[in-house]
Amino acid sequence: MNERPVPAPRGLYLITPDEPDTARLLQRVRPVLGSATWLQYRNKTADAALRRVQAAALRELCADAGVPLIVNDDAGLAAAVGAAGVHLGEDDSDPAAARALLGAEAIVGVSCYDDAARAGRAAAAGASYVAFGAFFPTRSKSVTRRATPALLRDAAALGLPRVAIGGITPDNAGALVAAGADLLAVIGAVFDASDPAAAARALQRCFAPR
Ligand SMILES: Cc1ncc(COP(=O)(O)OP(=O)(O)O)c(N)n1
Ligand SMILES: Cc1nc(C(=O)O)sc1CCOP(=O)(O)O
Ligand SMILES: [Mg+2]
Repeated sequence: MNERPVPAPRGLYLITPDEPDTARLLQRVRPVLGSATWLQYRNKTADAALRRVQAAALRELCADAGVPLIVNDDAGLAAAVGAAGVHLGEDDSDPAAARALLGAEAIVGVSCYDDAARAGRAAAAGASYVAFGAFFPTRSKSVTRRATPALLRDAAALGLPRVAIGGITPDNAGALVAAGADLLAVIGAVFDASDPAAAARALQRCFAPR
């Protein structure tokens, strides 16, 4: 037998900005994809038809780059475009139902906000990773809950990858990685940067090889 353990994902988990123009979306993602461990397609302003077109286009881009694509909110859309997985929050569908739809190998991520008990329930329901946030003020979403590095430390006991999100920049990311974040989920610090590729590289560099 020649079985090696699959390495836990680690690095930059890029999330797309709300971009109505699909060509422009691809133009913005292409130069930063090489620094991403995972890409999440998130568009809170597009209708279902546009989301279908954009998710399919990103699926192709990600396949060429060898980067898993995760669809926000919508397990059906993830299945329709052959994405690697889905990310679900408190207003989205049940992780166990998404797992049943997408299969045992799919990535099913769950938002846990500032709530360690919710992370425990997500793990029991078959989540592939747990996400905590918001760690810092963010302009990308209206948030009411503030996560702390202690949540990341304590969630190590779940044995799942831990994702940190919310206002993360190359300057504040170090404390989160030190507290055990496996993935840094980021929108603005990359896509609103004057040099998005340099910002993405700087975030990926926060993960020194272990
Ligand atoms: C990696 C990651 N973490 C958290 C979220 C937020 O999910 P949710 O609370 O469902 O909010 P919306 O993103 O749907 O506005 C996320 N998308 N990704
Ligand atoms: C989509 C999202 N979810 C959050 C949470 O706390 O659950 S914070 C957030 C926005 C992340 O964008 P940025 O990197 O620009 O701050
Ligand atoms: Mg959601």
